[in-house]
Amino acid sequence: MGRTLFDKIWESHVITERDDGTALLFIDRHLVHDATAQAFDQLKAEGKKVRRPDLTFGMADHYIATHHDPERDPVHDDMVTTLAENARDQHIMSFGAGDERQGIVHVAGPELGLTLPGTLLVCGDSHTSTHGALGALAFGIGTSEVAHVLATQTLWQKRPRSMHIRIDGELGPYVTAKDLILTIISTIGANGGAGHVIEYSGKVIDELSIESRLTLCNMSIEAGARAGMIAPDETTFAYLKGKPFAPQGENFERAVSVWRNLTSDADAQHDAEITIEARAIAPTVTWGNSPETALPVTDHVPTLEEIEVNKREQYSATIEYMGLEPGEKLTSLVVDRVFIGSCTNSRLEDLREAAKIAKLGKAKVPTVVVPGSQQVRRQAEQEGLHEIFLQAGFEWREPGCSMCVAMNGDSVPDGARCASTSNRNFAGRQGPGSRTHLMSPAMAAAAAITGHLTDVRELEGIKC
Ligand SMILES: CC(C)[C@H](C(=O)O)[C@@H](O)C(=O)O
Ligand code: SF4
Repeated sequence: MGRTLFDKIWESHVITERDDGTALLFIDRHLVHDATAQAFDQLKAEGKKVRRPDLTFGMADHYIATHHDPERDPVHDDMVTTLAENARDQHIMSFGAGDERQGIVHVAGPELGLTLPGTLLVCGDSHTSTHGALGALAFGIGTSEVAHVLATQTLWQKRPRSMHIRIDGELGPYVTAKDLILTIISTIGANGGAGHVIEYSGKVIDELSIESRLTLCNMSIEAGARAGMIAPDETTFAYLKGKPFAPQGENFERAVSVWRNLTSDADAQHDAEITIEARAIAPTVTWGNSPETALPVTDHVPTLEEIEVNKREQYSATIEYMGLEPGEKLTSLVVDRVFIGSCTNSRLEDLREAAKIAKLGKAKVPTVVVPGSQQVRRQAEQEGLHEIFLQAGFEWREPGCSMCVAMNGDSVPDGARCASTSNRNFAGRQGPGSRTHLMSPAMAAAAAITGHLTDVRELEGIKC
């Protein structure tokens, strides 16, 4: 029987297996960020050294400042400094404050070529699933696992099952990878991918840019999946060519000839098969405190009767927390803040989409744009995108996780409603009492200039 893409990468990394099927895997790349300090403490406490500093890379993102804030808690800078110190002590290459390669680990990693097809990549961060967009097997691990990988460059894992999601048709105007993944999550549920690695394929995927594929794989974890992945193709190879940490020259051509075999065989069997029709997807927003509460923006806040019976218990708490009226139109929701950023949607393509909309008006509410990396920031500035944002009254910041998780102090005030391009809308995610609605960059920019959730396709001056 044929093998899936996942089978091929998994099997080529197994060092040994226990009787219960748990495997010891070799890790090709280990990315660590500034919220991983405890793992280094654990390593030190055990008197160990990083086993393969050459395969370990540090990135300051969660705690890094995105602007000058006189009230900023110095503890945040300490976290950034601690990563730099741990990296220096352990001889790890690390991209910290002031480094032109710094960025959110899931944005800067791929753009530096640290993520390569066929590799097994881990990071102490749930959104490591992002890197699967380049045909890698990539998943998030916990703190003690980070310490294990630091010490041994290996990891014990139970073999996940495989799920295949085929996306047929094509995406309509202003329907993006973000709308697609939100729709997938609302279709299969926030637990629908549990215990599985999802492989995405189909015409829509073939036509997606790498940036959009990164967005799609990024949120696989919000469907409960262990990882998301896409078989590498010509788009992938073109993206990787010339990246600083990718193979160079003849080695690149040799690598591509190996990478071409990284597809699921025609007769490979997945444990689950799902098909999604892209034509039916509209620009999508979430209304509740789980990404699975995604609906077309043309829809309304569900009434209790419209909620699945097993999810009704949570419903009134969510409605209260989010300050919603059952049945009200989603486009009537007035926003107080807009955040364009995060490892889901802070790449150049995302900023270009947001800028197209920003050109059409002026921000009605405080709007922050946080590029995903220094490289994205530089490219955006070369194209003049920052000027478009500034003219529209949006703030233009330095790269980092920022308001996605509010760990660096950038937060949404208590009770404020935020249109956000990030990936999690949990209660308190963007700050205590914050109310998050997830959406694409163009949709967030549309909310910024109208002051309420808006169907970007209906904005004046838009051609669909
Ligand atoms: C802080 C970090 C460990 C966390 C994660 O694992 O994802 C964060 O990045 C998040 O998005 O919630
Ligand atoms: S941008 Fe948000 S989701 Fe991504 S790694 Fe940072 S905190 Fe996590």
